[in-house]
Amino acid sequence: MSPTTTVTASVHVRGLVRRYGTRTALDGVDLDLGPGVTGLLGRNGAGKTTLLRCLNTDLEATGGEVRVLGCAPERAAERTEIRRRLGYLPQNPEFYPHFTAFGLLDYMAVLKELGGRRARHDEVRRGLERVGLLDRRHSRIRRLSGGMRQRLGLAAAMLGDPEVLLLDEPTIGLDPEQRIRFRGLVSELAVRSTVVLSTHQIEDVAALCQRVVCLDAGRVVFDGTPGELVDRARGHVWEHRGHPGEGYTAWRLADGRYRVLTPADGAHTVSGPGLEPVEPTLEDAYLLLTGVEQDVR
Ligand SMILES: Nc1ncnc2c1ncn2[C@@H]1O[C@H](COP(=O)(O)OP(=O)(O)OP(=O)(O)O)[C@@H](O)[C@H]1O
Repeated sequence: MSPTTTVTASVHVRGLVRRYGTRTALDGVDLDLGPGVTGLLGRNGAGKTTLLRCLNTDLEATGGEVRVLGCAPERAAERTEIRRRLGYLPQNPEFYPHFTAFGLLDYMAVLKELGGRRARHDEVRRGLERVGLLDRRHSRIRRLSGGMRQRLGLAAAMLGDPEVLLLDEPTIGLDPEQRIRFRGLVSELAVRSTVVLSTHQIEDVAALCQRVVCLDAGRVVFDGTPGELVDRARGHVWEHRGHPGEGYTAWRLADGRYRVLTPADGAHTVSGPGLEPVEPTLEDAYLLLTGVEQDVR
């Protein structure tokens, strides 16, 4: 089967609109992604999951164009091709509780048509090893902890080293050791594959992503490197001995001082002794971008 559209990016999206009834979840998204890790950020309801589900062929676009690995999800044969070559970890994955860890991955490997029995079993064992679950391969899923189930979901999404890997909140429930292991696995895969990581864990984005895409109300409001996002926040982040007053995004730090964000709209000034400009973090920059203005004390 040959792809019908000539596009070089693994993920190519133009003017993507997705509505649920009268609610518009995606409102004209343009995106071109290639190998590497892209962090997808945005508040609750910004449209991140909807975007991933339009890419994984689960949801049809209401308007616009989606191409994954050059294939069009609206054409049945190409849709199947995308599904074979793409890995997806949903938010809160649900598994059949009576399956064993090995049985589940093997079942998913069958659906992905990953080779003959022996090659498939080797791949399943490799998957379990990757996420530190090889010694639990015979455990029923209902007996695994929440974090272990999440790791099993990751192993399932990464089966066969997919060319496009979509991860929706992948590090929820992982302990620090597993989170580091996860970052290593994803970076390794991203040398050749296109990975999209939707998350609220800004530290994962800072540690892993070469690129950040920020959605707000279904639109892309930032697309660049984490460094470029941080640069935007320079001169807008402070520490102050007291709370600066109503209308600022400010929160109390462990030492009793306040971290204060002043949006670039010129309407906010911070004054008084004890005020210090500080280096912005990616989290500061993200909060400034999404325009949070409520008191978060
Ligand atoms: N099945 C659905 N039916 C109706 N509206 C939906 C449905 N799924 C999502 N929405 C709406 O679409 C918008 C985008 O939701 P989406 O789940 O894509 O956001 P998100 O950025 O992934 O949020 P979160 O960070 O909370 O997971 C929201 O307004 C949501 O209420």
